[in-house]
Amino acid sequence: MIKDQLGLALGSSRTRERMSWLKWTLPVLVALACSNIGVRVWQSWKERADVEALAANRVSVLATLSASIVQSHISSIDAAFSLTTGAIGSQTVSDDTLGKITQSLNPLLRDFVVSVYGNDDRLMATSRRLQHVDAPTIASLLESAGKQPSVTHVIVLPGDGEGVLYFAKAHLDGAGRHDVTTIVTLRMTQSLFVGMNLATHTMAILHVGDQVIARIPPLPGMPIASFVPLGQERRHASVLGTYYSTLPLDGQERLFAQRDILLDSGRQHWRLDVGYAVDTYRSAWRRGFYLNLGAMVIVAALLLGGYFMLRRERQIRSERAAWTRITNMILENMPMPVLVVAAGDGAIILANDASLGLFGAMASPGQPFPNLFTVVSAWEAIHDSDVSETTSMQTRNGPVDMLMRCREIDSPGNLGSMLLVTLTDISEQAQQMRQLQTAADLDPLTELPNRRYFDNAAERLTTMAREQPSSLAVIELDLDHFKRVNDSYGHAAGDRVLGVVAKLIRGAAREADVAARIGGEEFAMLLPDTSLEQAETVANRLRRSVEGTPILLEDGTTIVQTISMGVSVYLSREPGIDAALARADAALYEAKASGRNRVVVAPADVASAAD
Ligand SMILES: Nc1nc2c(ncn2[C@@H]2O[C@H](COP(=O)(O)OP(=O)(O)OP(=O)(O)O)[C@@H](O)[C@H]2O)c(=O)[nH]1
Repeated sequence: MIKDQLGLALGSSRTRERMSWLKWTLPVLVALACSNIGVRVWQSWKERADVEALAANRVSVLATLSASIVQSHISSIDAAFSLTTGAIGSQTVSDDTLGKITQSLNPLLRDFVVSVYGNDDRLMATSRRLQHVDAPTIASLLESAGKQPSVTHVIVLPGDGEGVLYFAKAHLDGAGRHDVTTIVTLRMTQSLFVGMNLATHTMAILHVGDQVIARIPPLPGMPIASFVPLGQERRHASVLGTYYSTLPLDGQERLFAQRDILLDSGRQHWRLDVGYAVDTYRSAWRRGFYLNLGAMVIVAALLLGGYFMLRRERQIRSERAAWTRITNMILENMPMPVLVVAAGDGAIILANDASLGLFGAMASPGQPFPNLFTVVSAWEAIHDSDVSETTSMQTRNGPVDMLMRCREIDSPGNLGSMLLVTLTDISEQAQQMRQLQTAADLDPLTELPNRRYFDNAAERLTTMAREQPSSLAVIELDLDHFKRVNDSYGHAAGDRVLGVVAKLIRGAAREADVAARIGGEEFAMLLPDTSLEQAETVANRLRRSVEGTPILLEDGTTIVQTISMGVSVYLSREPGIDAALARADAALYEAKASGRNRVVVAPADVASAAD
């Protein structure tokens, strides 16, 4: 029951709804995000393969184009040999003829010289007379050509930044004997690349065997005629004839495509490797991949965070639910009524079983708590602070004295200030207290209030007279010659006389008046809102009443008792009743002295009595 009330008050069902919504949607979100991540990783990987394949295709095409350019230059050299062979056959070899041959061939191949040497190694004709001729190389070539006349002999030598290429081919006369040798000199091997258009970061290496003939860019670390630095550790790329290799020269990985260049009518071949740095085409893909990866990591982190937060919240909720169950059980089993009340409008927020048992439906949530008080306004005095008050409350069995403890508590959400109210039924104790109070304040012989009660009442009435302001009269009464009654008829008879006179005094007092026995045979009266004259009248009426009431004793004797009285009035400037009592006492003394059975009014400044 308490649980339901709490749910109503705190809106926990709404929280539950939200939680169950999250419980189902979060796994769906996780599944969606995971599949998204998977697809994106797969896409990225596939993209990488596509990028590699595209690059391999491009380098392959570039290599083919480049090879065809180099091949066309080599064809010019082949053509130079065959034209020169023709001139030799027709015996028209001269400097002029050879000059024309070189001019007619490839103007792109700069410093292209054709020379013809005789059997005695003597220069017979040349397309251009050179100042410096590398005689040892020429000698070596002529020797090789003489030994193997059927092939073209090639020597590549380093130059000043550029290499020099020598081609030599022997010519056989009609009888098949070696008569002359043609030597073609290409003084700038780099000119074999003329016409190629390579992009930045692209490299081309032309080589024969493991010897560099020409290269782009013209790297100083890779001199002509040196060892080809292409690493042996090659990794095949996706397109046939392409491979990855890292040059030890710069440590950069490149994607190469290799093509064969044919010379000597296809009897020999050179190799052309064209490649470009993988970083140039991979960086864009890598950037995209890392961006994707970063986004995926963030999404995964968010989802993980959400998952752990949800798990933590679930844990907290179950712990809270366990505590709520325990608290509810304690509250429900508490024998004393406990309620939670809104401090603002006093509406009951929740009430335990003991409260409902005691007050019924009046204590149901939503009902006004002040209605449970016997005097509704009592709530006003206590609702806004932590208090512990005794008050009367209207239960199903009528008014009951309760000890009410109020304590302000933290309210969950925006429910405003709340009070925890615990009630203890103290009707029994209150009854006992009242009885004790009555016994302590009452004179057992006359059943009039005693001196203690008189003093308390005097304090209350003087305060009231001072604050309102109003007139408060005082009468002091004393039985005349009472000692004689005791002496003549005994103490019991004296007691009886005291009882009868007390009854007459009580009869003379109004409801608001206080009449008390303040000594042995002394009485006093306090008369609120009473002037001195009115009090004198009351006193005289009482005096006559006592005098006119014969008292029958146990032995059948009848006696007449008289009383003397002193009358005064309380002055508002006085702190208490003592001065007024002293004046009444003095007046009483005067009444006794002047013959008894009379009323004497104290000579007080009556006009100032109520000031
Ligand atoms: N029977 C009885 N006598 C009491 C009680 N209290 C006081 N007395 C008596 O009251 C008498 C008071 O006597 P006094 O003070 O001499 O006064 P009085 O005889 O009344 O004389 P005046 O007051 O001068 O008229 C004493 O004899 C007390 O014993 C009481 O409770 N019962």
